[in-house]
Parts: sequence; C-alpha cells; structure tokens
Amino acid sequence: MSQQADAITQQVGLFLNPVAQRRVDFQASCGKQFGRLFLAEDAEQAAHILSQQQIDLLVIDLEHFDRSLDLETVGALVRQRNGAPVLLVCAFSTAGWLVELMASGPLDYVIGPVRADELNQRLASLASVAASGADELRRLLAMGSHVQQAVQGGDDQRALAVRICAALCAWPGVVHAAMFEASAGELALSAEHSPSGLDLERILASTDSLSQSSVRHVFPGLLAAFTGELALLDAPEKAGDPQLAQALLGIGAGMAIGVPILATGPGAPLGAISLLFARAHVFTSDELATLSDLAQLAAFGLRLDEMSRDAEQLVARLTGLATTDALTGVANRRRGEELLEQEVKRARRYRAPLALIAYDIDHFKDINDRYGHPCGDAALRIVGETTQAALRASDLLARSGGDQFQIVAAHTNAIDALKMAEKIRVAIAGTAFPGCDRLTISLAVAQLGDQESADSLMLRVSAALARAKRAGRNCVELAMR
Ligand SMILES: Nc1nc2c(ncn2[C@@H]2O[C@H](COP(=O)(O)OP(=O)(O)OP(=O)(O)O)[C@@H](O)[C@H]2O)c(=O)[nH]1
Repeated sequence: MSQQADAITQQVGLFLNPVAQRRVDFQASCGKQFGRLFLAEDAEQAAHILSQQQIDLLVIDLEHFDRSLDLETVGALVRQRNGAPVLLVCAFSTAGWLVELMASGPLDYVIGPVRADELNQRLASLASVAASGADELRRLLAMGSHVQQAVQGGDDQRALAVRICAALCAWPGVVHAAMFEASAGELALSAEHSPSGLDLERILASTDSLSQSSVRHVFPGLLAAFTGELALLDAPEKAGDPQLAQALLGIGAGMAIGVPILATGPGAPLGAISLLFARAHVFTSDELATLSDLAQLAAFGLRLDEMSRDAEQLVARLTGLATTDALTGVANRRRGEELLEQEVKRARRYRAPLALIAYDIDHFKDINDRYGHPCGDAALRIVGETTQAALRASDLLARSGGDQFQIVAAHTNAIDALKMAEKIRVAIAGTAFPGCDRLTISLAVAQLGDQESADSLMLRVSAALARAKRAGRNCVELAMR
C-alpha cells in the first residue's frame, strides 16, 4: 500500500444521518475508507463530535432528514470545518441549498440517490485531498470559496460571470480570468477580470465570429468551450493570433488553461473558464479536478440564475392565469373580490374614500338569442375593452360573472364615481358592436361607509343595480346607506 493510501485509511470520518439503518449501511459500505468512523444522528451530536475529535472528513447525508435539519444548521457544521473536507449527500429536494452552503466553506457534493461505489470513489478522492495537505490546494479551496460566494450573489447572468472571474483571480499567479459562453453554436466572451490590465474583449473584437476564428483552435478558453475538453497552452506565442500572442507576452502570461463548463445532460458545452497564469504551472490531478468542479459551480450558478428567471416568468404566468378572466382578459371575480377586500382595509386605514361601481348589460340574453353566443362573447370583450379605456390606472375592472362587471375605484367618492359611471354608460352606448345592435348597460354606484364591510358594500351596490334595471335600464343609480 502506498504512503498516501496508508494516510487515507488512517483518516477519521464522521457520518451524519438520522436513520439508524442508513448509518449502519454507510458503515458497511464505506467504513473501510476510514481508520475510525463516528456516526451522528443529529446536528447537535455531530457538532459535539467535531468539537471533541480531530475529524478528517465529514459526510452530511441529507436524505431522510425532516425539518429538524435546516440550511442554517448545516451551514454552521460546514463553517465549523474551517476549510477541511466535507461531503454533502443531497436529497433532490435540498439541492437548492447547495449554493448558499458552498459560501459557508469548501464543500463537495453528490445528489442522491447515490450508489455505494460512487460514494466510495468520492470519499477516496476527498480523503486524498485531506491527506495531501498541500498549501496550493488549500489556496485553491479558498479560491473555490470565493467563487461560491460569487455564485451566491443572485444578480443577472452577466454580473454573476463578472463576479466569478474576479473571484478566480484570487488564485495566486492568475493574471487574467475570463468566462466564455456558448449558445446556439456561437461563442461569446461573457466576462473577464484582469489584475494585469489585459483587455481580451478588445483584442477579440477584431474577430467577427469567435466560433469561426482561427483562435478557437489554439486559445485554451475557446478551445475548451468548443470541444468540451480541458485545454492547456504553455507557450503564449502560439496563441493563434499575433495580436493576442503579443498581448499575452506583454502581461507576462506564461501559461493559459481552459476549463469547459459542461451541460448536465448530453449536449454541447455551456462555455468555458479561461485562466492565464504568470508562470508555467504543473497542475496536479486534484487541482485539475478542483478547477473542473469550479467550472461546474459556475455552470450551476448560471443555470440557477436562468432557472430563477424561468420560475419568475412561470409564477407571473400562473398568477395571471389564476386571476384573469379568459374571455375578456380583465380580472376575474376572485381577483375583484380580493382587491375589494384589500382596498376596503386600505381606505379605512388612510380614511380615504372608496367607491364600487357595478354594471350589467341590458337584455344580454336577447343578444345571445338573436345573434348567437359567439357574437355575445365578442360583445362582452368589447364592453371590457371600452370600459378599461375609460378608467384610470388605479381603478380595477373585474368581470364578476355572466354579463356583470364591477370597478373598484380607490380614492373616489360617490360624486366622482357617479361621473365615472355616466362616462362609461355613454361610452358603451356609443360603441359599435360588430354583428349585433348597439348595447346599453345599467350601472350602480356605492361609496364605502365608515366601518362598512366589503360584503355590505357589494350588497348595497347590487340592490342599486336592480333598481337601475327597474327604472328602465341604460341609467346610473346611486346606492343609499
Ligand atoms: N355569450 C355569452 N353569454 C353569457 C356569458 N355568460 C353569461 N351569458 C349570458 O348572459 C345572459 C345574462 O342574462 P341576465 O343578466 O339574466 O339578463 P339580461 O338578458 O341581461 O337582462 P337584464 O340584465 O335584466 O337587462 C344569460 O343569457 C347568460 O346565458 C358568456 O360568457 N358569453
């Protein structure tokens, strides 16, 4: 057995999971990786063991944890490690914690379920990191932590890329860091950071298309983004373009490396990270593995950014669907009632006037019967549009059902609401409804009384609307208290 392997089997490990059987299984399948293995059933016990023992490797298994283990508690355990290796076995439901946790300290992770041989492999490589104790590696891990914090920021994609590049420059010897992104077969420089002042964007600007340029075959950042493979160049004069070669020599870059940012599934690489070093550097396999982890972290950050934008759009769309009347596009009854409740509370708090206007198309049944339902539908849409055009931005129009609509008019008293109602009545009476006769509407107006509830306001306005119908239709009725 080699000295390193010896050192690894002397490692002291700690495994955390609340399920006894899972702890037993871990011991059976991975126990041989450790000279000694502690098992903890909760975070408190784990924290206690960490404070009493010199633990080389902490494995936090989030599968089967209930709400007793939260993000903050796991973050505290990672911080307690002070940079020493931690492996997180994530449940799919807790994968969203990763970025935040990574800011608590260097962290390796696998998303469960994970096979025993995969887990053993991860543990072996982490244990060798712990055993090597190389300074360079510790610096690399510290840089990883910078990158993790950069990913955590949650800005737009470009700002995120800029922060990742700035964080990558924390690795000693790096004179320039850049990120390339690939999309639909095209490559673009999305961000760069350079303590040495190299302006790669300006140099590459003379190239029309990066994906067609000769530089892409030689410059590691582009090569990696293009091929999906790690690329190294230790002689900058071979950079593939005289101006670029000159610029690299000018800032004293002795070596360039390109690390691909790979897609999770099959598919072209998402881009690459490009690093320029002041001197030639022989990368250990651990360093290379860490670099590619960093690239994946960057990819994770970019995807997270994209995902959160997708989610926002989806939520906006779903909320829109849930609150909009499909036929007329105005707010539906539920939204109208919700908003009336809110506005009633607000009007009470600020002692501001609030009016409710309700209206109903006159003899709408006849329109349907005479011209057909599609014509009735079109008329409902036009009534909605015509009313909307007559309202202020602060008024909310809702279809309260069938051929009935209501308007919640904030900061509006009965007199002004009567004027609004009359304006809408005249607008509808003067509107052409293609395919059918002219239409009229009957309206009712009510102003919220002191201490009055939304329900009572709606009852009063309905009664007034019934009076408007009885009074001959195509008119406005004021609701009395
Ligand atoms: N085309 C169409 N018709 C609808 C829709 N929803 C309800 N209606 C019809 O609207 C009519 C509403 O009639 P009522 O409000 O009872 O009475 P009216 O004929 O409008 O008469 P007054 O209100 O008394 O003037 C009914 O015939 C419903 O079938 C819809 O989405 N599209």
